[in-house]
Amino acid sequence: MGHKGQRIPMLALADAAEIHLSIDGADEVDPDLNLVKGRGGSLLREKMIEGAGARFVVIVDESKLVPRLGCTGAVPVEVVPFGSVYTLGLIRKVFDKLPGFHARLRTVKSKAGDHQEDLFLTDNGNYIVEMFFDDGIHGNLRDISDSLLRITGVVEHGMFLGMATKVIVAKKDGTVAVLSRK
Ligand SMILES: O=C(CO)[C@H](O)[C@H](O)COP(=O)(O)O
Repeated sequence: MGHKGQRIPMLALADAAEIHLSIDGADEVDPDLNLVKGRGGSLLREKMIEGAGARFVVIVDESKLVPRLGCTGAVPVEVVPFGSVYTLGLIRKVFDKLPGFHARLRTVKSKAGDHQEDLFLTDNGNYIVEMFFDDGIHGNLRDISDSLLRITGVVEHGMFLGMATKVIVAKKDGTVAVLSRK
């Protein structure tokens, strides 16, 4: 099977003997090329595929470059629906001394209308907790990642740490910069 006639084979992850290169966008890129991804809700599958590849190249415009992750919007965390409000409480505890932090379950406008909201469902049938930081995430990202992943109801989070090999940045002046991980 091809992709829109471009002769790009579509394979299941298990059928790809090797993934040489993954290419994707990102919501935020910090100076160490750590990323926030998943504001579209697909962070788990993206992290599985991009983590399986030998090289991961990110293409963004310069509005995505940030001094710290979490500066421009939500940092998503995928959680299982069972006990999700309890899991939300445990996620809040990870940041409970951080002023300006808040977290909530992502909702979308209900198809039923009447200004109702439904919980957003990921492509794996899970929910998304959105974490917001007044001034981005200060502190050790690896430690924060470990604390989140130790919570049993958490499936994965949208911080992609040390995964991007290169970031290609399209600038407003029409030039392109290529950033490499140090
Ligand atoms: O991480 C992502 C989805 O999980 C996207 O790559 C990210 O949202 C970038 O989207 P856009 O290029 O449309 O701003």
